[in-house]
Amino acid sequence: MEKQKSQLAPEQDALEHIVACRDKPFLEERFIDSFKERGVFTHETIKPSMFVVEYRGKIFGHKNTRPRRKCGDTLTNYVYEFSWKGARWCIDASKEDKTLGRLVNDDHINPNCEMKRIEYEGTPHLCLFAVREIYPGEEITYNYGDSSYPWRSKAFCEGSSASNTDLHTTSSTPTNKKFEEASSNEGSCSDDDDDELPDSGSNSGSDGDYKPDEKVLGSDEESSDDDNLANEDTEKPEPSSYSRRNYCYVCGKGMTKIARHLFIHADEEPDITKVLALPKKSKERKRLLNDLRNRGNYKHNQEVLRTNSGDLKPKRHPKNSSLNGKTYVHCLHCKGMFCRKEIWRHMARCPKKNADSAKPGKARESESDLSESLWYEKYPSEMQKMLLKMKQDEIAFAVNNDHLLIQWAQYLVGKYADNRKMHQYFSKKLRQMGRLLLTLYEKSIFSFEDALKPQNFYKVVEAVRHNAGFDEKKKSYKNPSIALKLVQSLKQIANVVLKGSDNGEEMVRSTKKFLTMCAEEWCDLVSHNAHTSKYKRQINRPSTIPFTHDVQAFYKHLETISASATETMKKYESPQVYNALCRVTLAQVSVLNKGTPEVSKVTLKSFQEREETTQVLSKHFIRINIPSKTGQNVAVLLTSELVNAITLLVSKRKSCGVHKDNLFLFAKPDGSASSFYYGGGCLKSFSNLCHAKNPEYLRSTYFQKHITRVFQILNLENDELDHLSKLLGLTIRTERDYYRLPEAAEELAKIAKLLLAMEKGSFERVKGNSLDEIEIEDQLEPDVEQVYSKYCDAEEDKESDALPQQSDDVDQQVSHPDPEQDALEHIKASKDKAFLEGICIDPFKG
Ligand SMILES: C[S@@+](CC[C@H](N)C(=O)[O-])C[C@H]1O[C@@H](n2cnc3c(N)ncnc32)[C@H](O)[C@@H]1O
Repeated sequence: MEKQKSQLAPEQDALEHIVACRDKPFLEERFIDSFKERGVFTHETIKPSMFVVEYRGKIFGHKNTRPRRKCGDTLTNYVYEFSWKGARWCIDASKEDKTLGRLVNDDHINPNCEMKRIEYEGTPHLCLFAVREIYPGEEITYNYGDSSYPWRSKAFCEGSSASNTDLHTTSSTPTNKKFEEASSNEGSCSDDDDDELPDSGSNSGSDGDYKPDEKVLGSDEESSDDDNLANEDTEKPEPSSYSRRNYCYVCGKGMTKIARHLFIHADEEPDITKVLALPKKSKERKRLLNDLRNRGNYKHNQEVLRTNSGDLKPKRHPKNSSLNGKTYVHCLHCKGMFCRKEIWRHMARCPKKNADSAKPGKARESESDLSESLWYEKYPSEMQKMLLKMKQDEIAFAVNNDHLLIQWAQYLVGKYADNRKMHQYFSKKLRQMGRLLLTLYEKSIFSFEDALKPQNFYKVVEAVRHNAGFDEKKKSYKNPSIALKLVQSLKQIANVVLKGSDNGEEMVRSTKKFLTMCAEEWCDLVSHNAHTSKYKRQINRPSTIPFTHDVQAFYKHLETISASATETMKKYESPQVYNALCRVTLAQVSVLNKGTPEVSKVTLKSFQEREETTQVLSKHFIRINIPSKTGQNVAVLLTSELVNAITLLVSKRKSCGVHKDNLFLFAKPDGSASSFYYGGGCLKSFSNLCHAKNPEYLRSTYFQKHITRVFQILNLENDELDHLSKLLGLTIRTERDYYRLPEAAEELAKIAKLLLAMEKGSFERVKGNSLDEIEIEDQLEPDVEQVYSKYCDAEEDKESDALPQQSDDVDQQVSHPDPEQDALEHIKASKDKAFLEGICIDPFKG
């Protein structure tokens, strides 16, 4: 399999590995020594320019933010920063997830790989490609960039070789403490240092009536607040609202020497006692002191925002921007306050976040983030649940911090209180508006309250155009419906302001004016072009169905990926491999079942309780019944290959990280009890890589159209078309959808076989027949042909021991009078073959 792959263009190979979230099976992680800790090694030769491995992790980027200065790639503590398309991005691979890219070490002298950016679905992915031949047993390396990494210095190398004697004695957990410590003297770029505020405070001793014992307080701690005075920022005039003091989380007092002050509370506060117990000048002590300082400042800032009085205390000096609750916001992790424009950059590398991500339970984590949020206590429980389910990223963060968006969400949730299914839709709408808010930040509008002011109307228009991909020259939109949806949401938010009792008179007046401007100008400025773009797109669309050969190419592609993921899964158990096999299997099930939405939600139980007896329907299919939205049974068909893949997945659920209480068959291995993959998303990812002419039509909705159109080529009787339309879920009488009922078995078997015939490319032979006239052998002809051609090849090579067996099989299958008829007779008679018996296979199947 990998041999074939390596013949692909390296970039294509990289893309396939990106999509399948897979590492090359010939790479492995090895422990090197207590300094480098782990590294990645190959046990096969890798040719120059071949794709080697992806540096996989969480990606953060801000498409609209230009890098302030030209800077190269850097890697610090698993966070890789780089430029792409004029903006700064970073991939955070801090999470220990068994992927190999994050474990590749640095070599700036003779690296064997180089890092390249590969674009997939509009996002850059970092991939390593070989720059020379790499031999079996060699370590994979690349140049991390131009920073002065501590391990590159001579002194460090000498130190490390001296200490290599303690090989294997240290923990294998990848901490970089030793380097951080080594680097702290060199002023290296640890996250801590980078994000730490150069605290200022000139009036030393002015607040302390207490002088702690120097033995208790490290000398660096004692002078720490003063040290910051040396920073160049202190020479610049500071905005009047900037407070030099840090605040005590115990008594709330503002102190210029907060570290010294905190020790007053040592007896009452266990956290302070804990800090005191740590060795002076230790990294841990410094880190914990910083946490305590953040905690106090956060508490103080919350109070300032709540009472609207006092000065905020941010982590960095505000330079040009004004310091207030609209322009500054707290980091979800360390609770430090940062300028909104900078927060995403900080959050990507916040050292506290790395520590948090090691804790299990994503939901709990976001719950605690929310509980710190300003409006949390006012949220109704339904609303809390909806916000908690939202992906916790910079968009969610913008949403959670905008009080009008929150009011709007509350209004929507309240209005549709009985309909929880709407929550997913609201969450999507909220995220659309969150994205708009991020664009507005770039235009110095930091809340919807400001956005709805008449003086900002044209900036809002620009932001909407930008988010909907407006092309000024062509006067057309890339996503016209986004433009139309955004205005709807803006109007709804404006109406929420008008209805709200807490919103002041001035706000109501300016919102009314904004709405009037919308009514007068929005159409000319936005909607007209959006409608035109939409219309043009519809008439220019060449076809809305995938070509049959695209369907076939797609099907083959899925088979290849599935075979490779199955092979890898049998050797390595990891969430990544599980993820790849699960997604490709779900994509295959979705193709076979023509995108039936219920497919994604099949439960483990339905699979385990599948009806083995329905195999009699057809040797090709196993049917599982799942309840539909209306409570009826929906049949989901699986081939025996799919059953094998799913059985393998089921057996690896636990070891690959699927939560034990997750009920879904296509559960994600992310430790969540309710997550699952969506078939539509999986189809989309794989379709883009199968070399189809029109991959955009390889989507579930188009599959249905494709099938109905292709079936029209057949001379189906009216009622047969009716059966078919029902099978595809297109009927107007869905309640009586007999295909969803067990009695439909006979037709279901026939139609399913037609679908399979199409996918296997043998559709031509049934063209022009009615359903009654169609006879499909249990072994479809391509199979027979395959066996036959294997037979011929083998004859030529004169080396097949299995030939007589194969040819017998062919004869048997071809000469069988009518297996289909046989099957149908058994269905009608509800009886099993006399020579079959029930044997317990495994604990799942029973
Ligand atoms: C992305 S991680 C690489 C994997 C790491 N060796 C591990 O075991 O987790 C980067 C870290 O590896 C270590 N590292 C990378 N290259 C190194 C080298 N040439 N010598 C020593 N340590 C290195 C440093 O601790 C660095 O911060």
